[in-house]
Amino acid sequence: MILNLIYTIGKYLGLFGLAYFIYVLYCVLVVPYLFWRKYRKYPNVKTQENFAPVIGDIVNEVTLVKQGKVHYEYRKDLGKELEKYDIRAKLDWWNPCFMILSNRALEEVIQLQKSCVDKQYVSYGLSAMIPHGFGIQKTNTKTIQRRKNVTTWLGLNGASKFIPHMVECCESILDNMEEEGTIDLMHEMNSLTFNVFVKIMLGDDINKLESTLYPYTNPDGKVENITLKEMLIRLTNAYVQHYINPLTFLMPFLNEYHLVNPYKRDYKNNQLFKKYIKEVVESSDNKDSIGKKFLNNEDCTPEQRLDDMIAIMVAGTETTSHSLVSCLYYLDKHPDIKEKLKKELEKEGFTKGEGFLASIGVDSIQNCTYLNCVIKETLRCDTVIQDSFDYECSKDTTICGVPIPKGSHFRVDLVSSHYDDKKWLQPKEFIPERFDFESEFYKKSKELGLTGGVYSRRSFGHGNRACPGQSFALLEMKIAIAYFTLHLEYNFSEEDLSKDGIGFALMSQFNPKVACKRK
Ligand code: HEM
Repeated sequence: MILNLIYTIGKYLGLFGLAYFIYVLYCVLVVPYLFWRKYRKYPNVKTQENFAPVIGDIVNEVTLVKQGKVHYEYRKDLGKELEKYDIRAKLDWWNPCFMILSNRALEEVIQLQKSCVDKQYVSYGLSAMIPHGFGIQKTNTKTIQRRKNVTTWLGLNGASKFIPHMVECCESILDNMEEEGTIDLMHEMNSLTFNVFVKIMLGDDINKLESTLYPYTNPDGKVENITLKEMLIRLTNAYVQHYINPLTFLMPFLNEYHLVNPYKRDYKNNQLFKKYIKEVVESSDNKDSIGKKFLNNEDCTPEQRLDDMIAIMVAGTETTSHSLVSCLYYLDKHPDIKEKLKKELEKEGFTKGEGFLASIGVDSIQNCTYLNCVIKETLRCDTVIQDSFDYECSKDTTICGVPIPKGSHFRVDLVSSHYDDKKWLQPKEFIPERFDFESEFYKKSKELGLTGGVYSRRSFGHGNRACPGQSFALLEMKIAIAYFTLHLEYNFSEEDLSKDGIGFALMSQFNPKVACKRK
């Protein structure tokens, strides 16, 4: 009797295992193969030359991430082929995904946003950190309202009132540094952008955050007491790593229900981080703080309120800090550009030391054409977010004549168009003058019809879900770069400067140690 029962259970378990195995094979081999075979016939669709079962493009990408080449050289090379290709049909591991390449295809997607293209909810990567945030939900009156609230409360389109905060945070980075020494620049810039945000959200309560430590479980299982700032940095990095973990795609439920590490651990850390942030905002004496506005927002549920606030911290801090490191890197790699920038700042009346804040205003910042060009060129060459969020179509459609079935998953490639040599002159070179209408380089580019165009610059995305923090981020970058150019002597190592293809986008694991001396 018992033996019979064991046999029956074993039989069903075996059958279930076999069915699951066949299902997995179907998902990882048959679906991707049919996808590849179907789309390779379209002349305007770029596919891999040979079908690479299972591994898709990921192995190549992971290898390049490890080398610090987060823009994957093949994306830059794709820039040469954009006249030919509108779309790339690729595999995220084994999941079919369309990448929107050409400007023509992007324009069509933006049109389709009115009828059938919207965000796709995905439960991995940074989205898993903020599952209720408006940024990953479909566009409707509620999400639009929540997006508007964020823009209004943070004054994202008129962020000049935060200039004093921004300057103060730059000063404190320098004050906490030794007169001369080696620093982890990525870490310092992360601190800077985090502090700017917290200062804006919580006012002077920022000081409490600096001194209080909270428990965080590291990948080795050891619990360490760290600041909330440090926690956000580690959590963002941990969630970015989910993109390149095969389990994320092979067994999504492990991630969705946080069943095994790293998902289990990251989920626990994330929940605690949110709890601590909520406690800090709630206990704040500042009744009018922007953080309180988020937490008292009547337009959404308690989870949504908290996630919207955390989402802004995630979206607005590491993006800007990585771009700052990039910019400082390019300036150090090109001393002539650094010098030209310094001269412009001095000419526009920016002074060192205590007078810096007094010398800086919206007008003086706007007058710094070259500073603006340097930042635009940084964002073109080293695009901090390489792909847009995930989108999907709710009905069968076509993009540039290519059939896109209902439910298809796609993203906009934000890098390749920056290297399109039919739109930019010498796209692989860092040349800020390409954005300066008065420069010889711009004039030459114009003669050749190579001055880019609105869709050839994609760092902040396009369409109705483009980045709402663009003006804020650009202002913050201008102030920080102006400040550090005048106040800090810094040098990346010769080895780092001579490496080709290095980038500091969000996936980057490259944390250069930089020799610094206060001026
Ligand atoms: C250099 C800095 C930044 C870059 C390069 C950047 C880039 C981007 C990109 C590419 C997207 C996705 C667009 C798409 O899917 O089509 C995005 C979305 C978003 N960004 Fe930024 N961003 C930056 C800074 C900021 C800042 C400072 C904030 C907030 C203050 C912010 C808030 C957001 C939000 C809320 C979204 C989601 C928008 C929505 O879903 O409607 N970003 N950003």
